[in-house]
Amino acid sequence: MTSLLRVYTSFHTLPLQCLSLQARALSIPAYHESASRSFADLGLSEHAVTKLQHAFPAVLRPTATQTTFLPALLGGKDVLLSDKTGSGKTFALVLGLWGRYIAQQERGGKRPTSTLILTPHRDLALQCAYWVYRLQGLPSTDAEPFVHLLLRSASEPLTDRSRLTELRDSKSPLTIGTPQAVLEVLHADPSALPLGRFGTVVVDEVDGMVEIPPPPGSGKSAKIKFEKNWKRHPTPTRQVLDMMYLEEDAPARRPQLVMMSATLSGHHRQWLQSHSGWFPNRGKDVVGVYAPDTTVAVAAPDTITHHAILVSPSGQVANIEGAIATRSTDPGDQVEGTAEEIPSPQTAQVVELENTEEFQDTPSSFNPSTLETIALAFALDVPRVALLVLPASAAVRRAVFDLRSLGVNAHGLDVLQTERGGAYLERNAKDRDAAANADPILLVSTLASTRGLDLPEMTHVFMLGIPEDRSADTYAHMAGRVGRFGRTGKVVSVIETVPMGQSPGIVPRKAGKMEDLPDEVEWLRHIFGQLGITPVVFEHFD
Ligand SMILES: Nc1ncnc2c1ncn2[C@@H]1O[C@H](COP(=O)(O)OP(=O)(O)OP(=O)(O)O)[C@@H](O)[C@H]1O
Repeated sequence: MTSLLRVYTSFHTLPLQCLSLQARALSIPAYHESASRSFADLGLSEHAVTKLQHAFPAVLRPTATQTTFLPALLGGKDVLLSDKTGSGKTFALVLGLWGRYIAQQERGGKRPTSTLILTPHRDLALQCAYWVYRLQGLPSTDAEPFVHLLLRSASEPLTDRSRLTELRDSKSPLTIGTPQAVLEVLHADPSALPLGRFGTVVVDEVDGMVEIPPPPGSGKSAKIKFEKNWKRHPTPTRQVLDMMYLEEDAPARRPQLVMMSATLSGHHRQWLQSHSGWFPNRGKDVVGVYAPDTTVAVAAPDTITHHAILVSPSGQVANIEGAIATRSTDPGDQVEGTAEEIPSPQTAQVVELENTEEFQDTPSSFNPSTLETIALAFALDVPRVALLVLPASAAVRRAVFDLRSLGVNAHGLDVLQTERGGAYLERNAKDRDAAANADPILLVSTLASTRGLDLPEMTHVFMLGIPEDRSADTYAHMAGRVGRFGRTGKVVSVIETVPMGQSPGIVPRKAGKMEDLPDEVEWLRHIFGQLGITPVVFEHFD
């Protein structure tokens, strides 16, 4: 199955399209079945493979993506990587960079290549760091020399002299941070983060990080709007990449560039590769590792069941019409094997409980029936950990407060803090019994801070409403927080319906004109249709 994912240059797109058709016709889960090569075959040293097996006993063979991505990464090639959620892209990145470091150390002499990873949010940066800690088999504090985290924090601004000095003196081969944090440092003191230090730059979840022009055939107004925004509001990632690759004082030695995402459209890839200017030679030498059909396969592994619960204005709760009554597997059943001796991550900050007292006397913007429905579904169905994804504009802390008032052990997601998700980055055999007896936890977040996140203990994703951009890709990405690598999971959309005949809302269209929003239930059906999903009855509300 390796052939379904192709290493190719921009000249070889045709065979890939054929292969993509072939994959769909056969309904083959392309990402799981490469598996004839070992990690050692892909360039990891014997020592690195031994450490990998100790830290991640369940990671036995590379996925198809990893089979093509790892040699390209280790060979210093520029890479554009797009494969479905949970195909092991980010893990391969961390493994490859760490493996390269080990190999360079084993060879001795030369200073190891430094890498800068830009992640969309700090929780993903912490997840990458945590994987390194496990690979190294050391507590996080001892591993500090390998990873330098560049994250903003209210208590200790990045621009504090001590933090800038620490960064300037850092010998860590891996710097992971958000583009905002990197930019803040570069503006405050460019000497603290000399860009020439880096031999590799990685942008994870790149389609959410770099704005691109509208596709050919888009209307004139879309183009004008884009151009205005492009000039006025360059995204932090674009600014960093321009400094790194395009500006006059960009480093003389061009760093390897790796960009990856689960949801990279053809147009996005084309623009990044050939028009962004960040790749030399109009991207002709870029190694493209693309899955045959990202969207359709992403959300539909048969280990996940999809549910939609409708909450009426009068507070009545029902399953979406047409949901089938298949009995789903118990999400608590599957346990991924991991090493017994891996130490827990040590969090860098003192755990603070969210202070939500201030909401005591203020009315909530959340519909109480909806939150009660989520609280009930959570109480009845979640064994340990669930995620609630709210619309971007929703107040996470308020939702936490309201859910706690309903008796839910809710916390705003923040994996820097043990009690707010940090403990769930790992699945430590030693802690498993304790976790099984602990009060189940509901981590509350928005889409922006859950992209790419992988919490192995998590079995349920609750989504309040449909994705704001109404896209199947976004739904698939959120759903992909569970059901990874054969684990089971449930995705439960909770939709507030509107009274018959009433529009669910209006949005401004052109000057003075308003446009009815289509019904959210209809949209969800549409998304299910696009992804090939048949919703299943959420049995507690049958
Ligand atoms: N070869 C492998 N075998 C078994 N498990 C693996 C393998 N590679 C990665 N994993 C596990 O799969 C999970 C998902 O990996 P990862 O987050 O890298 O996927 P991803 O493709 O980056 O997903 P997303 O697009 O959602 O960010 C992780 O828990 C990781 O430990």
